[in-house]
Amino acid sequence: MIRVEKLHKTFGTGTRARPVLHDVDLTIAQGTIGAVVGPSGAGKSTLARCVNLLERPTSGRVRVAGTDVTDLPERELRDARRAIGTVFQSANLLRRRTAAQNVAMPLRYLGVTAREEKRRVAELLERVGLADRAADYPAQLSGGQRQRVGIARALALRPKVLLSDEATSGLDPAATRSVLALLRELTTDLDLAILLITHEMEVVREVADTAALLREGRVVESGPVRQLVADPHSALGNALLPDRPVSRDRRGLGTWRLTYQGHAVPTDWLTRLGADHGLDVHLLSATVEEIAGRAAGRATVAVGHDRAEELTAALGGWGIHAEPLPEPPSPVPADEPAAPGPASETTAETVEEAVV
Ligand SMILES: Nc1ncnc2c1ncn2[C@@H]1O[C@H](COP(=O)(O)OP(=O)(O)OP(=O)(O)O)[C@@H](O)[C@H]1O
Repeated sequence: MIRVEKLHKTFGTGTRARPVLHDVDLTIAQGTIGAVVGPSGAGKSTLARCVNLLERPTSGRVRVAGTDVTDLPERELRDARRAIGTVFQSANLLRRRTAAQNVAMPLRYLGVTAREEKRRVAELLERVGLADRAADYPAQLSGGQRQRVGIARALALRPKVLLSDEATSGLDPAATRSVLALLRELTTDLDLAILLITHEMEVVREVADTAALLREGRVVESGPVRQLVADPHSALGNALLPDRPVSRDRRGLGTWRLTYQGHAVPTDWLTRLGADHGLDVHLLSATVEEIAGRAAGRATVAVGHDRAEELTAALGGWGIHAEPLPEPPSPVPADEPAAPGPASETTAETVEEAVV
């Protein structure tokens, strides 16, 4: 388990003091992946560095795999670091060493026998699907393969916790998917707790169990990804499952934002609204994704004001949450400046920009 409690981190002192993390709480259980997202400069890497003990917190506590590592003396810190594997954006492999030699590096420091080292390296490369590339140098591997070697190296000391700092940034979509699938598999098979730092919402959607949004050094939102996407008011949920309604003249119609998550919702709900309930539904936007093994959806629809009750009753019966959206401002003559829309009509774009 990774447990961060009331973590504060300030760089520098006196007039040069620069507070970067404020009162951060975060828990990632064994066998789960917890993502931390946020805009550039929010403090994500600093948080990761406090967890892998490269930075000392100014105050607060950090527990890793059952050990309170906050105040460990330097010598014990080295042992504690072994329980934490780290994977970076560019894998940081040594160019002049083969894949096998790179994976063997951490074992060298432990002084394991040559035979044991060979056995363990072969096992690790097999684990990440690169048994046949042991003798290749990093330049002979693809970005995704290099990242797999980095993961194998991070696992060499059998850590209980893995930190992944933008490990899939710069990889193409197929390589990203395969690295994420590997992380998912490792989480379950090795019962790891993974702290995943990323600015990519697809990555969170694809693999994370929980997510926390860090903004200016504070966790402003956090929770299970499943719950976040089902919450119509969650900025993180909106960024994970963006819903961008097309702008249409909707006079005479009420506009509704729909949110759902789970098996109970029939995939043909829109057809059924028409066929079974006789509702004339205008679909203004819809996003459906599989999140945590279940369908999650967001949609914006418009129906006649007089049919609002039937709409919400039908949707409610399937477990779809429906919330009315404010009326769009009435059309203004061309020579008058348009009034700004209501504050609550934040678009998915503005939310996503604010999040990542
Ligand atoms: N050693 C340091 N000394 C002083 N300030 C630092 C130090 N390390 C980081 N910072 C500052 O802390 C803030 C957070 O940086 P951090 O790298 O943690 O952000 P981030 O969310 O990971 O950003 P990015 O997504 O761009 O990598 C930044 O303003 C940065 O300048």
